[in-house]
Order: sequence, then structure tokens, then C-alpha cells
Amino acid sequence: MFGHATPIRMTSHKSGPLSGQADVPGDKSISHRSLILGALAVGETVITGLLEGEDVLDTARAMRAFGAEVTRDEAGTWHVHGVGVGGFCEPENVIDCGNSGTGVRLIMGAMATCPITATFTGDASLNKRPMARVTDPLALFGAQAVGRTGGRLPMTIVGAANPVPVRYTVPVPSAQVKSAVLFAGLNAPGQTVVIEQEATRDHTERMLAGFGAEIVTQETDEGRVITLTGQPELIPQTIVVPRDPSSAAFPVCAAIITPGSDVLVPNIGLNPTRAGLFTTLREMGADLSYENPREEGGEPVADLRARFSPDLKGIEVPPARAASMIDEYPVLSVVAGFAQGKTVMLGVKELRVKESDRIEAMAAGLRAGGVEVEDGPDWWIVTGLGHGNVPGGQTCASHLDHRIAMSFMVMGMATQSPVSVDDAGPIATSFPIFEDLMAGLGADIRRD
Ligand SMILES: O=C(O)C1=C[C@@H](OP(=O)(O)O)[C@@H](O)[C@H](O)C1
Ligand SMILES: C=C(OP(=O)(O)O)C(=O)O
Repeated sequence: MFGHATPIRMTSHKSGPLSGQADVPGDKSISHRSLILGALAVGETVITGLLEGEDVLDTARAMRAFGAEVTRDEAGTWHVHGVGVGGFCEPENVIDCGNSGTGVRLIMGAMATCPITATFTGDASLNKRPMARVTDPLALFGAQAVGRTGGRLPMTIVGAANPVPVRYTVPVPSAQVKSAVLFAGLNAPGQTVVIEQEATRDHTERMLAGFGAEIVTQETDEGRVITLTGQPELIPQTIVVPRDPSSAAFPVCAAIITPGSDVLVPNIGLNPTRAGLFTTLREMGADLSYENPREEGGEPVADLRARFSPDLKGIEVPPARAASMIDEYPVLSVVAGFAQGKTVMLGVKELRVKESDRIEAMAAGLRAGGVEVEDGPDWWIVTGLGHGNVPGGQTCASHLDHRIAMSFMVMGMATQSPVSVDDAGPIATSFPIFEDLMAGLGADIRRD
């Protein structure tokens, strides 16, 4: 857990043109799910391209604590010997999920229908985040949860000894909640049904089908109705983790705002449940193209080519797109600062319960750097100053939030004066090679 380490102050100085190829690491969402599903299969799952960021490493440790054998072969190649659905053993110690909402919520789901008890904790950021959104549906299976006031970690889950299947409509657009319910449904007899009104990332559904579970998704007037048949024997898989579009967002946005840049970010998944940022950037007038479009592992994939785009304009980002780019709003708000006019972002209240309140964190740092931001409970508006006109010169608080830290490092590449963050340590949760990768493209980021 990095959360208690000495803060790493970092400053991004005005950059010359960024150029070259940015090989971003494996997808964080798919990496967590690969380890958890590998642990629930019978036999050996082999994973290549696993993201070796802190969040995922915490999930790997957790899977060991629940009885799976998890080993690292070489960089990115991992082996998981699973214990089978319902085969988790009781951990001897508290499970520390560090900074990871995905890790803790998915693992709670996976253990909630096993007859075991586990206690979960995290860093100062994770221990502030709401868990009732997961423990409420888990209670319907028969699991019990006792946590701190307001449904916060540390929290103990007593798994259901005789779980029953559930039918549950997810009240917030959250792939983590959906996935927790589906993972719990794995060890309940009969059919568990999850209904989501807004489509969120569908990696869990795709991967459960890949591991041999019976899972059907129907688009209905009620929304997406996902039906999982419980107690399957999951078949171990060989998984090649695609590169993370949420990490690709940083070199892409950096190239778009930095004069003279031309950057290639190869092999990025363009699953429509993840690709909203790229659509938005193109609507803003960004020079972003999809080269060599193809299908890999049933997913649309392309090489992204991003070039400096001097004539960006503000747009309205529709609420229906929010789930498909939920982690990308912080860096979008930076790009919006360099556009002409207002960028209006609607339907984004989930941003307030991430690693930080991301609207508040970005608004504070952008305002300190000379950019006007208005915000309300589930919307915010950034009024751009146009290319070359953003003052910068501020130090921003990262609030233990990797995406806030990286977004402000991108901002500093094109502001008149350098931009600093008080602690860039959290970047290691999702993008441990960020500094080296950006330096390789020509960025001037320094530890102070
Ligand atoms: O399921 C996942 O892997 C994730 C879902 C999203 O969270 P919510 O489900 O809470 O929106 C996203 O913000 C997070 O980074 C990863
Ligand atoms: C919200 C995020 O992650 P998590 O919820 O897993 O902490 C993120 O990576 O932006």
C-alpha cells in the first residue's frame, strides 16, 4: 500500500513537441477480473500483459489470501491456479485493497456467497468511499456486512452459507456494482439477474462467457438485463490483456495540447463502453485518428494517432456518454482549458465518489492555474482560454488520486508556467511507467 509513503512532488514544465510511440500498460479493469476469475476457475489460467500497478498487485495478494496460487513468471506474465467457484478459503488476515475501488468491490462480491468471513481495508482514499452500493445487493444473497459509519471500510463481510440468487436493478451506473453482483451470483444456485439502465463497461460479462459461464444479456425497455446461471465450473483461460484506453488518454491528450506533437498509441481497445473520450475529443476538433482498425479477442482495437490540435472548441458532452468515459473527465477538463469556449459535462455525479471528488479536485487546480470552472452536484463547465493562453504556475493537490496527478502533469506541458502536484505517488496504482513513458515522448516532468 503506497498511501503512507513520503509524498512525491512532481512538476511538469512546458514541453517541446511530443513524438514517438507510447506503449501504455495493460487494462486495469481487465487485469483485476483476470486474477479474480482465474482464482475462481479450476486449474491454471495464464495471463499476459497484466497491469503491474499497485491496484492490481493488491488484488493478486488478495487472491492468494483466499487460497489461489498466484505467481509472476516474467514482466506481465502471471499464472493463477484457481480454487473453483465457492472454493475460497477464509483469509487469515485483513485484506488490504490499497487505493482500489474495483479491487475491493469485486472481491467482496466474489467472497460474499462463500461460507467465510473476511475483513477489508484500504488507504485513506479508499476508506472514504461508499461501500453500501455493493453491500446492499450482497445482503440479498444472504451476506452480512459490518463497517464504519456510512458504509465505509474497514468492513467485515460474513459470506452467505446458503446463498439465494437475486434479481437486482443497479441504482447507479457502476460496472463495479454490476460485477460484484455477478461474481456473488456465481456461487448462488439458479439464475441471478442484474439490470442496468445505463450501459457500463462490459468486461465482466464478456470474461464470464469466456470462462465458460452461462450468461445472457438482453437489451430491453427496462435496460440491459443480464442473466447468469449460478454454480458453473469455470474453465481456466489464456488471457492477453489489451492495453488500457484510460491510460492511453494521457499521452493522447498531451499530444493534442502540446504544439508540434505527433504521437502513436498502438493497440488500444475501442470497446464502445470505454471509448467515449476519443469520440468527445474528435467532436472538439482534435486531430485524432484510428489507424489499422481491427478486431482482437472479440474487441474493436486500433492504433491511436494524436497530433497537436490548435483549434479545439468547447462542446457539450452528453450525460449518456458519461459511463463510457467516467475515468477520463479529469484529463478532458484539462484539454477543455485549451479549447475556445465552454465545455459542458453533464450527468457526472459519480465523479464525486472516486479516489477523490474529481470535480472538486480538478476545479481547484484548474482555477489556481487561471482557468474558469463552474460546478454543480452532477455537472461542471470549463471555460477554455484557447491554445497558448493558459497561465498555469500552480501547485495542485492530488488527493491520493492517480488520475488527478496525471491530468495536471499533462496540463503543465502546455501552460505558460510549470504545473506541480503535491504527490504523484498514486500514479503507480494504474500507470507505473507514466513518468518514463512521457519522458520518452519528450515531456519535461521532474521530481522536485
Ligand atoms: O469496473 C471497473 O473496472 C471500473 C468501473 C468504474 O467504476 P464504477 O463502477 O464505480 O463507476 C471505473 O471508474 C473504475 O476505474 C473501473
Ligand atoms: C476510479 C478508478 O479506480 P477504482 O474505482 O478502481 O479505484 C480509476 O481508476 O479511475
